[in-house]
Amino acid sequence: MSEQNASASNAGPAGEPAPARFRPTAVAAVSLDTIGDAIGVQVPGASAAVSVTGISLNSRTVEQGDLYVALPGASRHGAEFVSQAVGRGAVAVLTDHAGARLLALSADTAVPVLVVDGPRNVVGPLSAMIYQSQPAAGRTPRLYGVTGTNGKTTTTYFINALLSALGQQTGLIGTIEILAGGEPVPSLLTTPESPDLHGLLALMRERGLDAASMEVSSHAVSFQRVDGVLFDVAGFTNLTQDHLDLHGTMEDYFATKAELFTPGRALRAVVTVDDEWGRRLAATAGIPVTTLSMTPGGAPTDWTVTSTSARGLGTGFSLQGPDGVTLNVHTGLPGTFNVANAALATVMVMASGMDAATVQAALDHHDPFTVAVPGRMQLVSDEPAAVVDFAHNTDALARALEAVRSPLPGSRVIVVFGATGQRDQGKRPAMGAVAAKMADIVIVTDDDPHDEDPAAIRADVLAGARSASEQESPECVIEEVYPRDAAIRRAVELAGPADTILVAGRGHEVWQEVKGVNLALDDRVELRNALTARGFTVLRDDRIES
Ligand SMILES: CC(=O)N[C@H]1[C@@H](OP(=O)(O)OP(=O)(O)OC[C@H]2O[C@@H](n3ccc(=O)[nH]c3=O)[C@H](O)[C@@H]2O)O[C@H](CO)[C@@H](O)[C@@H]1O[C@H](C)C(=O)N[C@@H](C)C(=O)N[C@H](CCC(=O)O)C(=O)O
Ligand SMILES: Nc1ncnc2c1ncn2[C@@H]1O[C@H](COP(=O)(O)OP(=O)(O)OP(=O)(O)O)[C@@H](O)[C@H]1O
Repeated sequence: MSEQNASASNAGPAGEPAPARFRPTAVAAVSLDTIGDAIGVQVPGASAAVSVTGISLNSRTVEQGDLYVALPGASRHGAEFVSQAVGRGAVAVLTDHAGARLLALSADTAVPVLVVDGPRNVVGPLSAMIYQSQPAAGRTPRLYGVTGTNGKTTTTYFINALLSALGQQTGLIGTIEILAGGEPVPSLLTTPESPDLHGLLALMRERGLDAASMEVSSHAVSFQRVDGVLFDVAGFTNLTQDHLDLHGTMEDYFATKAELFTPGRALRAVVTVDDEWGRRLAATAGIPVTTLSMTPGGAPTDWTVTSTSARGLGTGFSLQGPDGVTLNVHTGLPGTFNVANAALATVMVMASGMDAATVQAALDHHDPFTVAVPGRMQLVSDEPAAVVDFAHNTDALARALEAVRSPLPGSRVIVVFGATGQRDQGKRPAMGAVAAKMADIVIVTDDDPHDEDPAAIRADVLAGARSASEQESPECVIEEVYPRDAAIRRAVELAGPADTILVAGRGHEVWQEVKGVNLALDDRVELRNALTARGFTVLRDDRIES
């Protein structure tokens, strides 16, 4: 899998993807003078009346009438792209002092240049002002933001499905795709940059959407992508070790996430308090908090999951809330973590002011949490149960294997997976070991080898699997099959109707990167084709549309 960078997974074979256009069709012009006032910069008289009708921090998405924000980057400065931006129609530039120096070195810039100390600090509020994305009067769509290490994508899809079941027109913003009332558009980032985000919210409002659910990554908070955005409800899933390359420590990672739960960013919060970080967040958030727990009998919470019972691969459960309210909820997606995701989605929707009877009716009539979330415990067939999941590290693989284990006697688990090249090598044998301990048949194949030798990666995974099998699970069958489509066909060839096949690691991804070349490969398509070829019945690809 292409670790944390959605752009790679959604890029086509030609490499860097073209950014999508997310803007309202009607934007009232704002004068450069007004923009200068808003950011405390004096605009020279001759430029004061320049009309701005859009904003972009990417020269490749600039349109006629835009303010181009030239930001410093990790490897280059946006000022290097000013001539391209002006060529595409930018009417003014906003940059920092380093950018201004770069521009002074080049030929005269043909448009006015505004200079501030930290342009990232103002780009969010400016985007909100230019696109009027969330005006005080008539602020729609209602916005649900989900953050946390795991479960963001699934929870946003669950919220989307429940709101649709409630008859609302909905939008969605996250790792996989953006739904804004038109055709789904593949995402480049989990959380878009603020000009795109505000443009998108304004577009959703223009198209009359009632509500939208959105993933908020910690990168988004750090890079100020959600500045100037007000969430009606912010939700927290959990916090485990991740992204320490950006944050350095768990404390910093937590503090970044916690920023979302402050006045001016969200009106109210729903916090899952099953880990220490959630409990701290609930205790310190500066906005009203509703708490939620999966563990009855712990410290009192506003909502608690009780009476879980397995229903096929999914789970039915009760959600007990304040004033004696009980909701009966079901998710068809395997795994106790999907109970947590379904509970959080339900409580976030309740927190936005829905009444319990209406929500219960939508749950009963539409079973919204059985929606196919692309590549997240996505069921491709029932008999055998065939599941594609994004689990791409040891812990996630263990949870996924636990989730798909059927209680039926004689039912076997067949897992197909590999490890990514040029990433954490230590996890390869560990993933192999977990698979050998928890599955009956382990088929080791390729993931994204990148520039590494795929055979060497497989050897690392196989070594872990064989060693664990020798010590703890001698009955486990281990095979090495490649390429990946052949491995998936092999799993289907071995499966009987009572077995479960788990294809793990790549989820919704549709390109496999091998030595700089992106090869088309979608686990769901390969699995579906292999099952059909053997005469098994596959499920409909039940995607949600806005
Ligand atoms: C670490 C990080 O987040 N980097 C983001 C940041 O890059 P950067 O500051 O280094 O920018 P740069 O590429 O040096 O370019 C400098 C400036 O020139 C501009 N430019 C550049 C080229 C050009 O042709 N024209 C142009 O205008 C760029 O827009 C930028 O403003 O600004 C860029 C412009 O928006 C982002 O594309 C880039 O995200 C990269 C692609 C990325 O992979 N980000 C990941 C880590 C990320 O944000 N992931 C989280 C999810 C994490 C998770 O939970 O798994 C996410 O929300 O997606
Ligand atoms: N609440 C949860 N707790 C722990 N693991 C989860 C949870 N929900 C999903 N998972 C596991 O994590 C994987 C990623 O889930 P999901 O995409 O919903 O989370 P995410 O926060 O959006 O992660 P990512 O940013 O990696 O996409 C799933 O494939 C599943 O294996």
